[in-house]
Amino acid sequence: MTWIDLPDATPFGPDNLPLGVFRLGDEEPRIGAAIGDHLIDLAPVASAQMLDGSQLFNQPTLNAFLALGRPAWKATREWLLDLVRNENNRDAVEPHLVPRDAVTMLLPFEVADYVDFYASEVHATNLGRLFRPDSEPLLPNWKHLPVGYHGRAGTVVASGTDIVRPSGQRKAPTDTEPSYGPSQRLDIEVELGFVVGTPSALGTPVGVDAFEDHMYGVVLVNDWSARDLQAWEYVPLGPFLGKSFATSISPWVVSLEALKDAMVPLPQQDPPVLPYLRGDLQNPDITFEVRWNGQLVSTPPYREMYWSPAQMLAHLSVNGASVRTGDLYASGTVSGTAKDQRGSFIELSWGGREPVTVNGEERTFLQDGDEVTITGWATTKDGRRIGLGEVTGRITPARK
Ligand SMILES: O=C(O)/C=C/C(=O)CC(=O)CC(=O)O
Ligand SMILES: [Ca+2]
Ligand SMILES: [Mg+2]
Repeated sequence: MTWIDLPDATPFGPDNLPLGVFRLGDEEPRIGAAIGDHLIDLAPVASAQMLDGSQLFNQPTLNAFLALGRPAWKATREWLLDLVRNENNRDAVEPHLVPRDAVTMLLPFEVADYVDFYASEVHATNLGRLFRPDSEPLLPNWKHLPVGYHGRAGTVVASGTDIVRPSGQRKAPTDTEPSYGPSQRLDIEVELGFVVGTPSALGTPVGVDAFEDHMYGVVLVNDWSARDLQAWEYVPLGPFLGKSFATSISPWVVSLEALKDAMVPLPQQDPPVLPYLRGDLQNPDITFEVRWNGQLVSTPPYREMYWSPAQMLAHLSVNGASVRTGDLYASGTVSGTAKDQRGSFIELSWGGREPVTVNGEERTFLQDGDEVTITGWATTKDGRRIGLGEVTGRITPARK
């Protein structure tokens, strides 16, 4: 339902309208809304219509917009929907439709804090088996709270940024001493990232029911992970340098509003969770596709995730920790039960013991020059697709 020509099967139909930050030539970066193969350059369209806050779109990040809160997000979405649906807006909008292949997409928001959860039961069980083969795969806390750790906000990078192979300390169980050098077990993690808009006050938890007041929307995340560094360093405080060197996110932030017809009930939680984690719990019904050097290797399903995004936010603030505009928290690796639904290569290759065939070559972990692209889309109850676009990155050799 739009006067704009759309290619078949575009991720960015007229009811999606995700926001991102683009650079056109040597012009200042500013905010656009994706539609089909184009984006709408929002600042000039808003100025011409004398919308309050048109300066908001003349910004190198979405942060000021994210800080406005849900009533303003909703009003902006109504305005955008009208721009693309109502033919009367053609003259105002058409001159500001920019082909997406003519722009560079930048990091969409300045990342405040970054948290990485661990919300897939299948992934947590698989990693437990691989990292701790002699113990129960799920630790005793796992079904009582969404396990997470604080990551490194400053190394969240835009899709398309090259990933330099990290170096660090490794010590395989068979080694007698640790050594320093380039990671030999460089991996991906397919995740969904949640972008906080409205901040909360220090000392005041954000309850499960207040999720929609704070949460703006989602991005695709690839949480690059050096498994050899991680396995040696993580005890007892958790991942550190094995994951802090880079985390890639997709350029288009899809609003919660656009996903509302794609929410499904959370799978049953057993044992029952503590009262502060209870509520009307839902997951977006998102499917990812993972391409390794162009070849499809996995299709992780989000709907089976054990912990809901509202529970993650409630848990991370239950001690009174405040959230800020631009906070990003990732779901944790999304893995389904089928082998071709695993969201990391350590799982797909079962610790490197069962290589995956990629374009006819046997592969376990990432080699220099490899490129990984994750795409994703939500499916609505009436079968429409709301695309999340893609996040991509290529491995370059370790620094000498
Ligand atoms: O179980 C472990 O020790 C390690 C788990 C992970 O590496 C996963 C992680 O970082 C969180 C996630 O993405 O699910
Ligand atoms: Ca992760
Ligand atoms: Mg990372």
